[in-house]
Amino acid sequence: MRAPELTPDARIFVAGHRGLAGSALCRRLRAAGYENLVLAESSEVDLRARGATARFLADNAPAAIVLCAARGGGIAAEAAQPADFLSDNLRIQLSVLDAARALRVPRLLFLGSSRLYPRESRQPIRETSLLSGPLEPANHTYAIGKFAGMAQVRAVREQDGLPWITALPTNLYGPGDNFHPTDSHVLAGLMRRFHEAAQTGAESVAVWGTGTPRREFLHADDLADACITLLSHYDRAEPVNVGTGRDISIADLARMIADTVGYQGGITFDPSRPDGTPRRVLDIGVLTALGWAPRIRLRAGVASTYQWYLNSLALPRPRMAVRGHEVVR
Ligand SMILES: NC(=O)C1=CN([C@@H]2O[C@H](COP(=O)(O)OP(=O)(O)OC[C@H]3O[C@@H](n4cnc5c(N)ncnc54)[C@H](OP(=O)(O)O)[C@@H]3O)[C@@H](O)[C@H]2O)C=CC1
Ligand SMILES: C[C@H]1O[C@H](OP(=O)(O)OP(=O)(O)OC[C@H]2O[C@@H](n3cnc4c(=O)[nH]c(N)nc43)[C@H](O)[C@@H]2O)[C@@H](O)[C@@H](O)C1=O
Repeated sequence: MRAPELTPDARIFVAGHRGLAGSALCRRLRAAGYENLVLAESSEVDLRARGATARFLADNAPAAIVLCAARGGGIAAEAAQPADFLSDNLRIQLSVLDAARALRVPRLLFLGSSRLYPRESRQPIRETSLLSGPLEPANHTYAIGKFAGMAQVRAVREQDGLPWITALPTNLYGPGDNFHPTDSHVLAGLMRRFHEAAQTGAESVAVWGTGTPRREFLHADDLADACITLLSHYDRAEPVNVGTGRDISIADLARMIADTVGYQGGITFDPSRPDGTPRRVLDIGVLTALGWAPRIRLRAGVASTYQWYLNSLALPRPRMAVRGHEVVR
């Protein structure tokens, strides 16, 4: 099957358009000339609700869907609330994918996660490593939910012949991230903590875990470009890695963020907090063969994200754009 072409006037539903990935994708789609975006906040359409989701898709008849909507929140939140994460994400996936299937939506891109790979995968990780070993136990329920979505996309390809595809993004960061102090991913969580420590003159900042795990960090704008590349040029059943191919230790990431925000105090490590997977860096050969490559280097991306964070903090509270602050400020 050749990937069906998306015309500039195609109606593209970006599910989760206000999130880190979804907002970046909307920026990139508009920049590429796709103006006919179908958008709905969770307060307007709760995608866990089958009926409301089916009605919304029937009313809007999208030519393509990118499923960026999900409950996510980093290693601590996913380990603390496994039932909530699994239930919400299974319901979102089933509602959207079942409704899209009923309407035979011609194109769908599901965002899985690099979290699906086994804890002890050979690095860099190839797509063929999926299900080759036990998952990281710290937040494995979240991964199980993602496997269900990936399996449903593949099953629809086989049973209904629809050219639906799956991407497996690595750890993401950038404008629009969730900066909650505990329910966030590492880069945003540390950026907030180091920023606040620099503001208060704190003597030290505790980084979770040992600092030895290694992760790969992809800017959301690069992910968005990858989504457009995949929608335009990819149509196979196998999921595709989206990453940078370069990893960094959590300790070195912490030092990079501290340097960026101007924090000069001490950095300690708290081994009572989970390390999670020891190392996760993706082989991106399948995607780069399609012509995509990551363009935003980590240090530059951290600096631009911090600038966005500062600008957003300066907004008056009602228009606060920094998610995670409205809860605990
Ligand atoms: N962040 C990361 O490091 C990685 C993320 N991914 C995956 O990429 C996708 C996007 O992640 P990310 O952008 O970080 O997520 P965010 O948490 O930044 O955004 C999630 C979005 O999902 C929407 N959403 C959540 N629940 C519902 C619901 N019940 N009904 C409708 N919309 C809902 C939210 O909408 P609203 O704002 O309107 O409430 C929000 O816009 C997810 O599938 C995630 O698993 C994969 C790998 C890494
Ligand atoms: C992206 C993908 O992968 C995610 O898994 P993860 O990469 O393990 O998640 P994480 O970003 O929360 O942690 C990365 C590492 O960082 C360390 N760490 C230090 N200090 C903080 C800290 O302050 N916050 C957090 N969250 N971690 C910290 C933490 O101890 C761990 O070693 C899934 O949650 C899932 O969301 C998913 O899809």
